[in-house]
Amino acid sequence: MGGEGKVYTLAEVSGHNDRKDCWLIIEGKIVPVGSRRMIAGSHKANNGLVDLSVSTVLDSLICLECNAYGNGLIAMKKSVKTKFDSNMMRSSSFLSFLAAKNIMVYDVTKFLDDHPGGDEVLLSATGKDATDDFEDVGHSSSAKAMMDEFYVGDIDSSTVPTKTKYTPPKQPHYNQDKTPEFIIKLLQFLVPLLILGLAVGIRFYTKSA
Ligand code: HEM
Repeated sequence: MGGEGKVYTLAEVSGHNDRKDCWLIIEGKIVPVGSRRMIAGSHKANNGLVDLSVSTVLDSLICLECNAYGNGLIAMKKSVKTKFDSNMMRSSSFLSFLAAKNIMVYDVTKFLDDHPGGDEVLLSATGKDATDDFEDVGHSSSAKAMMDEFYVGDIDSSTVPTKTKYTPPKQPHYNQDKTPEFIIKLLQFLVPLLILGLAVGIRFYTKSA
C-alpha cells in the first residue's frame, strides 16, 4: 500500500486532530524504492552508494542486505516506488534491496469508537510521529494488518522533526563546602530572635526605670 498515496507535510496532517477528523502518522512497512533492475548490484560494490539516478538522499533509507541506515544511499523519486513483494526478495539474484521506511498517514476517524485502546489515545497521538506510541503498546499483527484500511498517504519526512535522544539534565555541581549555606540558615534563625530579645529587654528596662 505504501508509496501510492498523497504526500502530506506534518502541518497538513496536524490539522486533522479531533473527533470528526483524526489522522495519525505511523511508520509503516519497509517498502523497496526500486525494482531489481534499478538497484542492480550491492551497494557495497560502489563505496556504499547506490546511484538510482534520481532524487534526494533520505536518512530513512536502509539496505536490507546489511541493515545500514542512511550512509548517503540515494533514493529514487517517490513516484517510481514499487510495492514490497517478498517474492521479489526470494527470487532476486541481486544481493541487496534498498528500502525506505515509509512513514504513513492514517485516517482513523471511523475507527475512533472501535479502537480497543480507546479514542483518547488516538486523539492524543495526532500531530506528531506516533510510531513510538504505536509500537510501545505492542500491537498484534492483526492490528497492523488493519492499518491498510486507514492508509491515506505518506508523510514528507523532511517536515517531521527527527527523534532526539533524551539526555538527562546535567547535575548541578555538588557543593562540598556547606559552611556559608549553614551560616546563612543560622543567621536567618538567630537574627529575629535577637531582635525579639532586644525589644523585650528595652521594654523591660524602660518599664523598670
Ligand atoms: C491505525 C492505527 C491503529 C490501529 C489499527 C490500532 C489497532 C488496535 C487493535 C486491533 C488493538 C487490540 C489489541 C491488538 O490487537 O494489538 C489495539 C489496542 C490498543 N491500542 Fe491501538 N491501534 C492503532 C493506533 C494506536 C495508537 C497510535 C496508540 C497509542 C497512542 C494505540 C494504543 C492502543 C492501546 C493502549 C491498546 C490497548 C492495549 C491493551 O489493552 O492491551 N493504538 N489497537
